[in-house]
Amino acid sequence: MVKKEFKAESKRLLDMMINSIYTHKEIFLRELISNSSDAIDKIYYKDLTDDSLTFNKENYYIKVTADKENRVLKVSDTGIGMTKEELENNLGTIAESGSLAFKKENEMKDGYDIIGQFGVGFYSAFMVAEVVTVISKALGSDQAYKWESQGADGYTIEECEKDSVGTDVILKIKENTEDENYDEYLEQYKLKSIIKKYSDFIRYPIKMDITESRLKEGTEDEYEEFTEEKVVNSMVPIWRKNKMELKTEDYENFYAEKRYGFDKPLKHIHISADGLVRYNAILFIPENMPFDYYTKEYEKGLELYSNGVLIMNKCQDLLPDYFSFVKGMVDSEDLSLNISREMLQHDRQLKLIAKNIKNKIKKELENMMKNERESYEKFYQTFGRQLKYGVYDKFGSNKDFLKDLLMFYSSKEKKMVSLEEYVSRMPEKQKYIYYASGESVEKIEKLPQIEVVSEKGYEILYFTDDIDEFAIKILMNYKEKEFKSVSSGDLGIEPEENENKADDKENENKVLFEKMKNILSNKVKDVRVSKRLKKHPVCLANDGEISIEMEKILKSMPTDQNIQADKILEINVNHEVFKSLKTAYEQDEDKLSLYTNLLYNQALLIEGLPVEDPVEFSNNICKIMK
Ligand SMILES: Nc1ncnc2c1ncn2[C@@H]1O[C@H](COP(=O)(O)OP(=O)(O)OP(=O)(O)O)[C@@H](O)[C@H]1O
Repeated sequence: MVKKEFKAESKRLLDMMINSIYTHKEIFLRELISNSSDAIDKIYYKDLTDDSLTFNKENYYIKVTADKENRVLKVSDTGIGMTKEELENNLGTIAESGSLAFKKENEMKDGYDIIGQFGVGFYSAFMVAEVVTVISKALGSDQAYKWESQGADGYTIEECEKDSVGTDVILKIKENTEDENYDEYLEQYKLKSIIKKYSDFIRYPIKMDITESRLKEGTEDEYEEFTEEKVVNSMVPIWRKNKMELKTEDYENFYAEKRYGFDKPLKHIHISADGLVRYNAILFIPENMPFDYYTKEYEKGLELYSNGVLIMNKCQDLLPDYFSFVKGMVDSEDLSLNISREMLQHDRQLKLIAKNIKNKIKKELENMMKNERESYEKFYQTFGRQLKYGVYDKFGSNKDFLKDLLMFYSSKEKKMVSLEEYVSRMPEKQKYIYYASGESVEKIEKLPQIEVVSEKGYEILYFTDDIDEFAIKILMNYKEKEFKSVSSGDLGIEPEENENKADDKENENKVLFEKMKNILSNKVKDVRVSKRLKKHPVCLANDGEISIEMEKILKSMPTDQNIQADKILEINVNHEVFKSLKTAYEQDEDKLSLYTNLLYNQALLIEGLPVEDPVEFSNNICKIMK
């Protein structure tokens, strides 16, 4: 028998293939099974155009058999088979795809299911096998042929016996090495799991002889092993099924089977797009936060299938960061794959799919907010932070897309409300969307700063998340209404007639306030008469972009750049304490200094800021108690 050599360039290619194209050796099985599925598809296609054939689905399958003892793994199919010429052309020349040629010859429309296109997948078998033997009998031929190769060396072809039409690909599995455990490619559980992972949705049954143990009949504790031929793939992917026939339970089972999470999904989204881009997708919004969600380890992404074959476990490009909690899969026939099918070429289609998916998720969330409020609130409690982060991230470039999904706790409704809801019930006189920041709803409710806005009857949004105020600063306004902190210097509230005396009081006490400002040196930008305080003697307000709450957050970060809010000490001139302050100013400078410091530290404490010198503060309290 004459040994034929692979063509020169093929030799190099084969070497490259075996050593570098694929990152996971286990994909050889995906490639062989895909070839078998293509071979059956070809018969199916011929049957559509040739009346002499009848395609009976029962007769078409793929079988994977492992013989541990002899280290042989066999992938057999009842597909179209190969003639001697085809064996030579398709397996003797790397990068020659019989499947691509078949598609062209038969003018098969784009989108038909055949998987192969590059003419390289078959050679991935050499990653795990020392010898690859292919026994094939082509449809309409009486003679079978055996092709055999040990890799870069070349291959032989000879006549052989085979009863039925189809192909057996027989791999002599390599011996284990220090780095690689090849034995596992002969283990039932491993083979089954590789098939499930990559080829679960191949349309034809993939059979295996499965050995299990069972209780021996007539005994209570004796077990026996038995072997049964079983179909190990699911075949029809749920995403190709008609939505009308599927129940919530089916989606929940799929979610659990795919191990997207251990919880139940809060919501599923089933997309069958058939427009500019063709794809099917099943997406899930999990009920619970994945345990590693806010860690570096968490990887966003969707599973990506091409024609039912898994290409990528986590395709990150399909999800924006602000929807990184979404789980699920996408299957499309229109992707440009690279040769290893592990990566995509820079793909316009993929970008279109990603855009489409992003819009669908948003729409679903909006619907949920409107029609299933309880579910949305649950979702928002878990993942709302991510949406707010999305508003803030990338210099606010996604803020308009996300703003309608935001919710905050309302002082009036005592529950979460959307910005749309807030604005729609704003009284005509109200100019701003008011908010108050603090650690918790309870703490905010006690803030003296909220008094005047509340008394005016205006609703206040409570910001209890670190990110809230940062996000809102980027958003700037909603429906042309600006956001305003209840701590900001100018609240934009018209004073009542009898309150119009603040300016007079300011002038009256100008020298006192100037003195207090000097006592506090650089700690405050100004001391003023408060227009907002009712019951409390003092509070801090701020001027400028950085609020006191933001200062606190920035201070707690490792990259603290000592960014400070411009603080203003506001004094309630109608409070009893103010009288004492005035008397001290007139009679005793030391006392004025003592009172000023005490009031300033009180204001800090109310804001949740630490007093600057606790020892001095407690000494000062002792002084007034004496
Ligand atoms: N089981 C099989 N039955 C019939 N023909 C086969 C079988 N396996 C491989 N072939 C033929 O060999 C060719 C080369 O296979 P190979 O897996 O290398 O490439 P491909 O499937 O065409 O493309 P890709 O690299 O994208 O998988 C196929 O196009 C097909 O014509």
